[in-house]
Amino acid sequence: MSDPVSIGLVWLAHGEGLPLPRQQTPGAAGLDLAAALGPDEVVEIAPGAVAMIPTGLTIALPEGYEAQIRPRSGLAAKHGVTVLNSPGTVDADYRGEVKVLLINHGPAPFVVRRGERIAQMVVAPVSRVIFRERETLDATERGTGGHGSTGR
Ligand SMILES: O=c1ccn([C@H]2C[C@H](O)[C@@H](COP(=O)(O)OP(=O)(O)OP(=O)(O)O)O2)c(=O)[nH]1
Ligand SMILES: [Mg+2]
Repeated sequence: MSDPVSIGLVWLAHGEGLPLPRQQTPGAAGLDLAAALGPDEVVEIAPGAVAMIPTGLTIALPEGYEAQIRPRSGLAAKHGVTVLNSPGTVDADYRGEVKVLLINHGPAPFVVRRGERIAQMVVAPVSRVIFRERETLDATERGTGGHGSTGR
């Protein structure tokens, strides 16, 4: 297995005491993120509503990496709760708090309390990109076909 990507992390005060995010099994891609709400704080997300949930985490990704904030399938399957902007993008130069934007597509209010694992983070390499304008593009078999052009 390749060497782990080492990421600096500083807890904000309201995150202290929460478990360090980690890949729970040797093959896991995601690191679960827990809600850094106050000990007695309850966030109720009504059906159709959105809530920005703090994680108490600030991180410094190495240059050339991003972190994606993705839904947990269990929350989606059981409660219809997912990440609105999935996959959220945490830039390598971002030093603010990592936050999770949840939306409740389910029929019942969804309650979040401190420590609940609400999403997962996947760290991935990023390509540096420069667009070069030109007169024409090289020809391909597909050409301009898309949006279902290979069906039927
Ligand atoms: O789910 C998310 C998505 C983003 N961010 C943070 C990290 C990211 O680096 C920053 C900006 O995110 P993004 O580029 O998606 O938002 P924007 O609306 O384009 O804001 P900005 O103009 O600050 O880039 O917000 C989160 O904490 N959680
Ligand atoms: Mg942006």
